[in-house]
Amino acid sequence: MDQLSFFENTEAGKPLLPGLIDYQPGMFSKAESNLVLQKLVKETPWSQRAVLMYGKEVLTPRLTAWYGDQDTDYSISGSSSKPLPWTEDLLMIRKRVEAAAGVSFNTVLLNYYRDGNDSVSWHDDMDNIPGRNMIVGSVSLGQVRTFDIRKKSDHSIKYSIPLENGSYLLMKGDFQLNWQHRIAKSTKPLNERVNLTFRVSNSVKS
Ligand SMILES: O=C(O)CCC(=O)C(=O)O
Ligand SMILES: [Fe+2]
Repeated sequence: MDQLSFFENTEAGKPLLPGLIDYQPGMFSKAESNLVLQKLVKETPWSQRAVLMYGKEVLTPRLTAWYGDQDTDYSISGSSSKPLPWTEDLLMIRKRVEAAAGVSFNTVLLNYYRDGNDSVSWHDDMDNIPGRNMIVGSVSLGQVRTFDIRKKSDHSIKYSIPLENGSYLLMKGDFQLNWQHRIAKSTKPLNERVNLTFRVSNSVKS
């Protein structure tokens, strides 16, 4: 396994943000990653969400799908939706992410970046449990995209991690409280990528 790539972007050999981020390339082999990527792209009921920005409705520049236990509920910008039921592939990925993270996840958000025009702008993942230490396990398949992070209190403090095909990234501790992240657009022609973020969501009693 090539751990070097994680450190190349950071100051001489120091792990980036210890206690806040773990990164592990090659959690999934190239063959496995490519196969699952193709299946997810083809079989997922992708949708393009509309969000309000400065009072105007705009489409998010990527496709998404939300899966999870049937008693969970995910709210985005005030509107909540029921997750799709787990698939065999997603359960297989979840098992490996849970073993590495040491926690159980009940939901996963899939993001499909079709090319370099697709992106997610600066945000944190505290959308459903504000103020709590959130733990988010992220798996990347396909095209390497750059995961930028910046400190909320000082935007000049920032780092970039290239998220490789088959890699695993864990965001933990106070990361969501104090840092933002994004996947920026690229002017270079890029291939497709699917990212899966496993989360612990509130259970709802219906
Ligand atoms: O695509 C990624 O690596 C990040 C996705 C993300 O930040 C999110 O879904 O909240
Ligand atoms: Fe995020």
